[in-house]
Amino acid sequence: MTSTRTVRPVGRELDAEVWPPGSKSITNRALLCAALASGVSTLRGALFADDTRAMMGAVEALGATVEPDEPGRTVVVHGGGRPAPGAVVDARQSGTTARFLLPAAAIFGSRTVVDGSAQLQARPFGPVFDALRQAGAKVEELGESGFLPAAVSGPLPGGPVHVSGHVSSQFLSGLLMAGPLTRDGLEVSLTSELVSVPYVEMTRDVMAAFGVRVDDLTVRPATYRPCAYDVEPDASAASYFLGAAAVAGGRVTVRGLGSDSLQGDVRFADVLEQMGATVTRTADSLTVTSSGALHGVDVDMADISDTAQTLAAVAVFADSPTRVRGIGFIRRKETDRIHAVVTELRRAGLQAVEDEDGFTIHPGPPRPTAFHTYGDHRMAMSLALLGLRAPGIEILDPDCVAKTYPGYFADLEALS
Ligand SMILES: O=C(O)C1=C[C@@H](OP(=O)(O)O)[C@@H](O)[C@H](O)C1
Ligand SMILES: C=C(OP(=O)(O)O)C(=O)O
Repeated sequence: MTSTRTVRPVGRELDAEVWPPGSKSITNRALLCAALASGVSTLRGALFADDTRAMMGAVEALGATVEPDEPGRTVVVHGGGRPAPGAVVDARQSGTTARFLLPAAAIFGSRTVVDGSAQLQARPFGPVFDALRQAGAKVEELGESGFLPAAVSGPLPGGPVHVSGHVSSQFLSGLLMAGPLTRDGLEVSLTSELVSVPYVEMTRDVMAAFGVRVDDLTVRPATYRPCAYDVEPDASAASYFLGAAAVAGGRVTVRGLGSDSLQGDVRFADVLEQMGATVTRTADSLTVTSSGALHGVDVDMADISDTAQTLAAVAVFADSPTRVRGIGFIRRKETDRIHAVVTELRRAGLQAVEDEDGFTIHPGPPRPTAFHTYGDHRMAMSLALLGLRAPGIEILDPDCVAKTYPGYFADLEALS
């Protein structure tokens, strides 16, 4: 039988402070840069979840030694090793792990196989395969063309490469991180408009912390320097708690995420502000205060698409419809997120419309519903917000949150 989790409405206004777990995206970049640096790096405040365990395993396959200390939220990485012949990487469900690992594995002279869960095998990889071939690597597509599993063999001479930007920014980030260790460096050009732009900025920032500079989209041959790195709390995870203040009313402060965060998803707070919530930003915190009275918005979320489902949940309680645009590419994430969120809100009796590049949510009272989650952690975490205000909300397969936030439901309950 599928497990379920019931979310109980909060009986009064929220007044809470949270420190979400470390950023998945920063943890996975820092793990890879640390593995490519000769010497010992320490990541403090790292995320411990399925996606980052996948990256820890992946960098071990590349020859790094990883010492995780989960209670201390610290990972020590001994970098600078080489993959053993016949190395195999299991990226599990993690897009970042697989898409960052393929270029990194191609640096070395040996053959590395990269595979993942059935869910990851259904997601696109063609752009990184093409780019790696342009840079001189051998790529074997071991399953369906354009998908995992694949084997890469280097070394990687580098030079000019073209890659698309409209499917995922992760292809570009992966190439940039491998760039310094290619023979000639990499000069990347985009063949289509880039989505999820702030993640590429984040890539540059993490690379810079490990001593490597990216000029525009060009990386010259260079060496990564080991370092002590402090990982920020996860801004996508924070969106659920900020959304909770908007839905239930009251105040929620997220600590550790400030105005100069590396993560674009902190801008989810701007959307809540547009809806009528009050947002207070300091150097190391974000606070949302709301009376629960919200207005619908029309927003392009191409830069912050991991928070689109959070907004869909919040939009249910506004006084006018919300239209989200610019996110057609989220149909190729853990599930078709546009279709999934619209299907589930309709299951709750709400009017929700699927558009090619987004969705429109009409507000209304959700009826008691057991929500399907499609193996997508963000479906589970977002739809749970409805239960903070509406009775009878259940989340099916709640454990799918383990991909990025194993303790999510405990932290959500602790809000009230
Ligand atoms: O680079 C990253 O860390 C990520 C980039 C985004 O993916 P896309 O670039 O595929 O949109 C985001 O959705 C994902 O959760 C993490
Ligand atoms: C899309 C996501 O992850 P990834 O692409 O890294 O699997 C996500 O965390 O929402």
